[in-house]
Amino acid sequence: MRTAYTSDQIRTAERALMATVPEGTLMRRAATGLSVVCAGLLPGVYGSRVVLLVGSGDNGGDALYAGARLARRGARVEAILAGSRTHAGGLAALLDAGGRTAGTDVIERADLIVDGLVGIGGAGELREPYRTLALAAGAAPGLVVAVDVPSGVDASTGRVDGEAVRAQLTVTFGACKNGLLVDPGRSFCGPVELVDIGLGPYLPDPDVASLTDDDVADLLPRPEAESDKYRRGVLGIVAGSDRFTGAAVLAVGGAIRAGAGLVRFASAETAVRQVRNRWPEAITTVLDGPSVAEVGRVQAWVLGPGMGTGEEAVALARAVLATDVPVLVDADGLTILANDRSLLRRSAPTVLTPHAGELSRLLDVPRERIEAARMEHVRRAVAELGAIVLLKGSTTLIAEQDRPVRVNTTGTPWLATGGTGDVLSGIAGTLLSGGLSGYDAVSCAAHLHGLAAQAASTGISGGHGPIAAMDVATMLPQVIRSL
Ligand SMILES: NC(=O)C1=CN([C@@H]2O[C@H](COP(=O)(O)OP(=O)(O)OC[C@H]3O[C@@H](n4cnc5c(N)ncnc54)[C@H](O)[C@@H]3O)[C@@H](O)[C@H]2O)[C@@H](O)CC1
Ligand SMILES: Nc1ncnc2c1ncn2[C@@H]1O[C@H](COP(=O)(O)OP(=O)(O)O)[C@@H](O)[C@H]1O
Ligand SMILES: [K+]
Repeated sequence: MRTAYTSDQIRTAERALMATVPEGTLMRRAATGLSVVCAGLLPGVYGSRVVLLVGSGDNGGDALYAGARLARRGARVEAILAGSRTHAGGLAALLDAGGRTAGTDVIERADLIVDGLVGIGGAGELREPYRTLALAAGAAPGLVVAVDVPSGVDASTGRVDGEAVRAQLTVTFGACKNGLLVDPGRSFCGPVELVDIGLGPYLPDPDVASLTDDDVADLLPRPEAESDKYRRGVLGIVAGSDRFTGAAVLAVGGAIRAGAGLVRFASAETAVRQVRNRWPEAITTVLDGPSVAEVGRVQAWVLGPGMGTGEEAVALARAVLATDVPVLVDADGLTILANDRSLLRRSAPTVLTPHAGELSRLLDVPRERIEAARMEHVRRAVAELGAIVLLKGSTTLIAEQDRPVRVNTTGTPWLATGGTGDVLSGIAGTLLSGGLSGYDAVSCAAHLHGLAAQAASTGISGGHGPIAAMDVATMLPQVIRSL
């Protein structure tokens, strides 16, 4: 499990650690680690041009001490002092090591730009002159390394108001910060290198976590010698309609390829015919009214993809939600819930898998605000809707009351294509029917879905290329085998 923390959590841990070591120790550790990473990025340290963007806080101090170490190894280090104050010890060390201060024109000629404008102390939009320096660093040809956090990214949430430094690498200290994992912040970081400063024993329970391949392998339900299809878990899927059949075929495909014991599919006749043609493994029922009693026993339901939002669909959704097993609601099912939140009052767990547009309707908040502040809104959704929520998109977040928000780290932007969400709902349904909690089921499903998409997108050449939603389902067995 990888973990991440808010700025406040990091500060509290730092204070506790600081009380046990001589003053200046942590910054020395941070700056040493930073300078080693920077040196590794340069073809040779001696003679290379390094520019430090130095803000008024300790983040600037880190940059200055690291710059001093590079200067001692022969780099030509120039510091742009952007703050109203400057870390005195750091500046003295730099000057002592042969570095100097300079004007903004040096950014253009730098081999390496070190962003020490703001770290976890940053709040709100970058003010001038930081904003202009952030833009200049992005436009310059040199490599940009962010110190602790790219300046302009909110370390606790990943929020970016206005401009932020676009780094090719972020060197973070002590522990990962939430904002390095969650978009839009994550997209400013490049790869993240963690420098150990001894914070580990002082860290609290994480605010954010992400599953690794090993975590998912441990959680996945697998058949045993005594297993049979019923004991492994039967998934019911209510999806598709006379008008929409593709979503149903994809959801059933995701479920079967993820290893369902049995899928019972129920829908209008046209959708049933399509599913039967494509997936003879599923047991199908043509529904002639808003009841799922005749479908048979299931351990969990997937409700919604392509089912429509008309009166009949609403009545059917009501029937599924009235059952006492976990229900995962996606797509049209979410629109139905947004129109009648009372449907969420049920005894068994409910799992919602909206994208930002669907969550916007559920919470009545504009989509852009959700995309700019995903953490805040996924938590709000859990609190207001009383469900487990997976928020899809460039960063997929999974939240449940009183648990760390999980960030999915697999996937590819090529997933942004029609139908991949339907496949995800099927995978998650299978894991839910196999006995995982809603939180684990959707976390593992997102992880597998992303790995399958990466595998489908990479193909023979190692580059990345387009995928169709069904390709994701097709790759699942190989991905599960490889875990
Ligand atoms: N506390 C510790 O023990 C350690 C801290 N370290 C470093 O210290 C950093 C935190 O230092 P600070 O607490 O001094 O905070 P920062 O250096 O991150 O930022 C604080 C300064 O930036 C200004 N500022 C905040 N938001 C701004 C904005 N939007 N536009 C312009 N200026 C803005 C503030 O007025 C303040 O002067 C960490 O990110 C890390 O780099 C490391 O040296 C490791 C040890
Ligand atoms: N930019 C992106 N990067 C990575 N994954 C993405 C991106 N955009 C969308 N996705 C993923 O693609 C899937 C799309 O699902 P969804 O929006 O429900 O589409 P559909 O309704 O067509 O199935 C989700 O798993 C989502 O997380
Ligand atoms: K920074």
